[in-house]
Amino acid sequence: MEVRDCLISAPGKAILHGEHAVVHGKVALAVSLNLRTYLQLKARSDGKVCINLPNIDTFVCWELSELKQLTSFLREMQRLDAELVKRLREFIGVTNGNLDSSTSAILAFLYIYLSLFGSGLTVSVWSELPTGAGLGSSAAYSVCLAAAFLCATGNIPTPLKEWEQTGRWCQEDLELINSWAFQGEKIIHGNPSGVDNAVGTWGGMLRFLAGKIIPLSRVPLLRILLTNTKVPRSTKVLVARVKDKINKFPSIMIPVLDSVDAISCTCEKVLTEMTCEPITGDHYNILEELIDINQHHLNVIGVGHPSLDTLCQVTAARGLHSKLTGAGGGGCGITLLRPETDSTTVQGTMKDLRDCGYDCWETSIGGPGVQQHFPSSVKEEIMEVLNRY
Ligand SMILES: Nc1ncnc2c1ncn2[C@@H]1O[C@H](COP(=O)(O)OP(=O)(O)OP(=O)(O)O)[C@@H](O)[C@H]1O
Ligand SMILES: C[C@@](O)(CCO)CC(=O)[O-]
Ligand SMILES: [Mg+2]
Repeated sequence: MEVRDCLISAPGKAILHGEHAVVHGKVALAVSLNLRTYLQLKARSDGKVCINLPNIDTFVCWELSELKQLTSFLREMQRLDAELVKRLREFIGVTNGNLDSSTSAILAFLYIYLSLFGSGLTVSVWSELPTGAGLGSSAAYSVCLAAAFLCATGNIPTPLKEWEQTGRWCQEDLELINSWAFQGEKIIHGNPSGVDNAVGTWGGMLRFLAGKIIPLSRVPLLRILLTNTKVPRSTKVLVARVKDKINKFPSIMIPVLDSVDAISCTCEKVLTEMTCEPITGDHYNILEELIDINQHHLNVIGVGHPSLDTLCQVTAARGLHSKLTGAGGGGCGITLLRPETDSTTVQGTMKDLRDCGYDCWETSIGGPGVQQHFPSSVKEEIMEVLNRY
């Protein structure tokens, strides 16, 4: 098999509304961020398969011959199920159900690599996203893996043109990338809805409902503050906890999920109105109220955290409205800034949040989905990390 070296990136995401409810068939609104994960794949001919994941301090090399036994098992099994994950776990020597970052990332790599690839390589990944903080780092990682293996093996073409620094794939190729990225998410998350990998693949703002992805082509420019409480959490654990709660109290929890669905739909309607009529304070008042209501719902379904309560209180003291984003339980929150929010308020809020020990920054949203790059189009410091191994 002829293998092409390649350099890929995919964005992280913020969920405006619908996290958790989307796993249970409700609408979510999500948007890509300007923070990206970068992956470099280089073929090698010395019979080794190596991954370097410096964000999570994980560096592993296997002999190609060791991996061959797994390839035949995987081809026999065909689909991703508990038995296959168990076998992959045995191979890497983690049989105790451990869910740590390294184990999840290695399992996702192995599954997609063995399914699509099969020869020697080095894969190095570096992300601008905090890992495990609610900004879709697992999806950006899975999207990069899927695109790199599909592109390096010629399953999808290289979209790079000599006169362009970056290339994007056509709809059909993006669908293939997205479907493999979803498999990676299944390994890392257990029961993902697919919204995160869809944003990592297509970028922009999306409405997501039961696997159906509708890009919102006209959206107003929103100013958003992102705050990372730095409280670690696992999406897999939180998603499983919500499921248990729904099973325990269906008649109480299902109406909450329905209400979140209505929040996402109302938010989408307001955002659409904001693109076709003059934006007024009323639009922002509604967006703020929706944020407050949803944050209460997320607490009800059990994915809040004292650090997120503090975030909401600190921003409320400045007249701003916040909610958690992603799986919750710590991690990140979003704060909506109004057009008239002045820089003194923004700077003051950011200082208050940093004084709580949080990271905080104003972000731009709606960046491009998965891309292939010429190395010269990627920031030098990122290339330096990728080329270090
Ligand atoms: N840059 C990376 N390098 C290697 N593995 C990564 C990287 N980014 C994410 N991962 C994998 O994804 C896991 C984090 O996934 P998780 O779904 O818990 O958080 P998230 O995707 O950041 O947040 P959310 O799903 O709420 O948006 C890490 O523990 C690791 O296994
Ligand atoms: C919590 C969740 O809804 C969003 C995580 O970013 C999980 C999912 O949709 O897969
Ligand atoms: Mg994730």
